[in-house]
Amino acid sequence: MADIIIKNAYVLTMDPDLGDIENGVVVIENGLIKEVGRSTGSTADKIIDARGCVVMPGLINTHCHAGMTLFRGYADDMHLKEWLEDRIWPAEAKLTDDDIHIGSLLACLEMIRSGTTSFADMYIHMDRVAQAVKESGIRAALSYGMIDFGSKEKADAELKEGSRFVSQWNGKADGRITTMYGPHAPNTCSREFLIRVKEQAVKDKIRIHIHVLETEAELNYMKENFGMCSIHFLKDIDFWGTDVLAAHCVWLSDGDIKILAEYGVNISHNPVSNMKLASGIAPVAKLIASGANVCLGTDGCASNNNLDMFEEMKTAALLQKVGTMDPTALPARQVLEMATVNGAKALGIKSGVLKEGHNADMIIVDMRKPHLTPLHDVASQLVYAASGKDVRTTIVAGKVLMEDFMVTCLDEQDILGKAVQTSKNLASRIDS
Ligand SMILES: C[C@H]1O[C@@H](n2cnc3c(N)ncnc32)[C@H](O)[C@@H]1O
Ligand SMILES: [Zn+2]
Repeated sequence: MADIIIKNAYVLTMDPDLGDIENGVVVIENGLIKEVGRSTGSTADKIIDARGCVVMPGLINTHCHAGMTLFRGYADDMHLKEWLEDRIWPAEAKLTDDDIHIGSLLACLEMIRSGTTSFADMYIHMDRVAQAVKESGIRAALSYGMIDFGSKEKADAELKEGSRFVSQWNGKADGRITTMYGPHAPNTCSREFLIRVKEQAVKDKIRIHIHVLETEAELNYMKENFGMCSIHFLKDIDFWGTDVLAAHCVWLSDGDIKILAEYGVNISHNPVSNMKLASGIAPVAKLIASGANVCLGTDGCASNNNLDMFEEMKTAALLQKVGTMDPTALPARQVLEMATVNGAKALGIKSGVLKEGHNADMIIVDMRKPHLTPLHDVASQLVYAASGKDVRTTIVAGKVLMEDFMVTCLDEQDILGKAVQTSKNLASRIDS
């Protein structure tokens, strides 16, 4: 007896062999996908009728700072350097463990509601982010964000905390939590520190999550201080590999693109954040053409200002088209791949595709809406017309976290109330 059978669905498997199944079933057992097809001989405790809906892999947000939901709308319309140094970092210095817990629960709620089933996070007070992930039922690859600013003592302390977090949480919550090392960026971490982090990560067999070439200022800084850009600098210290998730990668030359593809680096494209902070346009079409693994992320809520991966998909497509002045750039199916299959590859998880033996991480999108009618092409509809609000049901590891628009895994009203109170208390602490 299976746990769940979803029937009468348009199944967008994202598997090249299975393709789309117009009137299909998905069978879930023990947290995994047992069967995907046109019909099934199985029976289950729970049957979900997905008539008029699309069942697809849950979206994978590969670059987030979940706790920053508390800073939604707190520092808008600013230059990145002042935004980060004058507003965000001073505010983050006042965050407590409890704040991060509530902020992360709020992020989990928002992600579950908008169809994200996994996310990669880099932040602080990470034990409480992990606790929120554990409680909510979502899947996540978590890293403690490390910055040494060239100080040896700071480097020692940061790496110690990063390692402690990895050893405490990797594989926890029935494997829903994995961990990564999170050196912040090549212009906020020293060369020596980045070398140490890479060595530690290889030794521990743990992936790395880092910001790279988000801004032109970083490019100039690296050239001035090291005589080369971040991509060549990181190549020089043997940092690159399939174990690295590099967020942003906006300021790339054609030579840089070749290096990233050659080393199999995973690149998290964050179009909304890049537009809001006017960081620039990442050469996503060129990266994909070169064979690099490009996935999608929202970045934190202070630079987006939501965690809706549907909005991110549409923006990615539109930005690439206008950036290259080519409307055929980044078509809908390719964007869907970025948000599912490629994201799973970047995090090293068996999700992102509906296929036997993979994690039962999926969403049901209700297409019976005015803005989703008529339905000529499912991929096009999902990327260009749908939004996170159309997600009806969210399932992670075979557990239903939201059903028929009702969040079942967390007390939504309680979290909303606490988030409002937390942000009020925080604002008064920041001002004092
Ligand atoms: C992990 C650290 O990364 C910071 N952070 C959040 N958003 C960005 C961004 N767009 N660029 C660089 N750093 C960022 C967080 O504020 C935290 O300090
Ligand atoms: Zn970021």
